[in-house]
Parts: sequence; structure tokens; C-alpha cells
Amino acid sequence: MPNNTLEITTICSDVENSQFTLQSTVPEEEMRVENTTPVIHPQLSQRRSLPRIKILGTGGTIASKAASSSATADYKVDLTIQDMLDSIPDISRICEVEYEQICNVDSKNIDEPILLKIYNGISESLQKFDGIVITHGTDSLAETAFFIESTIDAGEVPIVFVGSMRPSSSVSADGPMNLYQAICIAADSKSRNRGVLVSLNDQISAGYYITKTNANSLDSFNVRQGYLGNFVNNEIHYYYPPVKPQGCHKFKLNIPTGTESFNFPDVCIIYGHQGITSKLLNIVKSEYEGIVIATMGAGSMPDNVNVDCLRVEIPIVYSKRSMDGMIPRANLPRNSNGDSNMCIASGYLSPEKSRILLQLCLACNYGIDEIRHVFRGVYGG
Ligand SMILES: NC(=O)C[C@H](N)C(=O)O
Repeated sequence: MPNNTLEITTICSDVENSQFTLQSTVPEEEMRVENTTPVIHPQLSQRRSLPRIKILGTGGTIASKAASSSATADYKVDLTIQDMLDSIPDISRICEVEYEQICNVDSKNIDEPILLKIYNGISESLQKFDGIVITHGTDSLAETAFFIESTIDAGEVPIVFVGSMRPSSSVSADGPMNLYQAICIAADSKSRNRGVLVSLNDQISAGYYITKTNANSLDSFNVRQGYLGNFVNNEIHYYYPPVKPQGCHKFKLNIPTGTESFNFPDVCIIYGHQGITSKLLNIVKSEYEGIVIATMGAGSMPDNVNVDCLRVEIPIVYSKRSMDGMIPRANLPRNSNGDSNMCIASGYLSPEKSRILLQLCLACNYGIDEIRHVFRGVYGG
């Protein structure tokens, strides 16, 4: 008879509590073979009400139609949330749904006034609902998800972003299944305390880190920090216990009533390439309050551009044009005193997420040391 208590000893002598005891944590009743007919205790089913889910619609391909069933481009965003709900399996036994149409646009048109509406829609729903789903175009979904994770403390409420790659009119449209899964994920108690999630193509990921890596295919989103879970045949499989992104700096926004747009400080992105000069840097440095550079490799810019960056008096975040990897602080340019002046390493953040983080820092009037500290959370700074 195997003993289900196992002892292992770490080989790292410096780790505290170097002896662990691993025990099976599966409760006894779950280890029994499941009866295929679920027995619902009548009193229990009456006492338990269904989770309440708020859906906020913003548009995107998931809410679009093309001219023919084979077309996957040149489509129009015009489906309402009700149209989308009509195309998914019955969810009335899973949750109660309320919805609100924030806007209905391609996500290339999501700007600060719309971002504020999404922010307000989520903030107002947090106290009243058990989960929130946001339908969103995939092109800028990762930016909105990053912004929301950085500015809203969701507590235990799951905030689930979802989109699709094919219009609703297409053969094998992915939107209905993606939306169905997102609603199930938002309604599931296992999704609590995980912050902002992205649900797409059966995969569940952290909105803080996810990136759109393919402009066309269904498997368009990737996350080197790892998927959090999977959705298969109506089952949600999380690989880890509840976790939120480490080092995510939370900004508390104070928004006076009647505000129509965030009006964050302007930050632009410069794309690095062979033969780049300081021409663009010199044009934008007086027009913007911060700059992000999508550098070659892990912070590489031509030596003469680095020299000019060290002279600029606004923060310059060195990020990367490579989809994966990070910018270590050691790769920042330095002057003769070994000082990086206003240059900051983005760590693991992409240029577009670095831009949002820098905007938030500048909106809070953070000085260079505080900005460095914030980027330290993602191992930059
Ligand atoms: N797949 C998509 O949703 C792309 C679309 N252009 C959007 O971001 O709104």
C-alpha cells in the first residue's frame, strides 16, 4: 500500500525550512469515483443564488460582421452585447447577467475618454457583481487590461477581457465560444483573487503580461510568463492557486465627477532600427513629457543616440522591439559618472505597456527615482 505522505528535502542549504512534507490535498470525497448524475441538495440549491456577472461591451471583431462567411477582414463592428449573447449556449443555469454597452468600436479607436468609461464601468460594478467580463477588440486589448490591472484593485472579483479573431459572420467564428468561456470563467469561484484575466482561444492568462503576437491567427495571444489555466469541455482548469502579478504598482486614480477624459501626460514610442539617428528624438523631446524606445535587442541603440538620450531632460524608457525578453538595468547608457540620467529600463514590459506605466507615473508627478522604483517591480528601473 503506497503511503500518500511523502517527505522531500531541498538540496539548497540556504533555504529556510529546508524540509517539506507533501501530502495529498485532495479531499477524500473527491477521490471517490464521481456519480454521473449530480445530486443537488434541495435546501442548498435554494440558499445559493447564482453569481451575478456584468458584461461591458466595447466592440472589436467579436462584435463585427463581414460581407461573406469566408471573409475575415474588412468587417464592420455593429453587434450589440444582446446579439452576442444570443449566439452562445444557455448560461441561465450558470449565472445572472447584466450588460452595458460602453461603446462599439474597433479597439484601434479606444482612446482616453473611452478608457475612462471602461475604468468607471468596472469600478462601479465591483461592489455589485461577482465577476466582470469586458468584450474588446484584440489589437489593443492587452493595453486596456494592463491599464485596468495597474489602476483598479479588484479584490477577489475576476475581471475577464475577451475578444475574437474572426468576425461573427465567418465560418467557425471564435467569438461565441470565447464569450461563453469568459462568462463561465468570471462566474467561477476558482477565478477569484486573480485580478485581470484574458480569456481567448481556450487559454486563461494574466492581462498584465499578455501580448498579441499574431495579427491573424486564432492563437493570437501569447504570454511567456505562462498561461494560468485552460478551458476544456465546460471545465476550467487552473494550473496554479490564485495569483496576481508580482510587482504590479497600483495607482489610485482620483477622478472628479464630470471628468470626460484622463488627459494623461503625452508619451510617445520611437521604434529602433539599423541606422537610426537622433533626428526623431530631437523632434519629439520638446513635444512630449516622456519617451519610450523600442530598442533593438535588450536595450541596444547606436552609441551616438545613447549619448543624446543621456542629455534629454524627460524620462526615456528603454524597452524592446523583440516580443519576449527584458531590458536589464545594466544595459542602460551611462555617462562618465556611471549615471543613467533620465534613462530607465523597462524590464519585462513591452513598449506599449511601458508607455502606459510611464504615463501613470508622470500623472502622479513621480520624480525619476520613483519612476525607477515603479519599473523595478518588473525587474527594470
Ligand atoms: N481581432 C480584433 O478584434 C481586431 C480588431 N481590429 C480590433 O482590435 O478591434
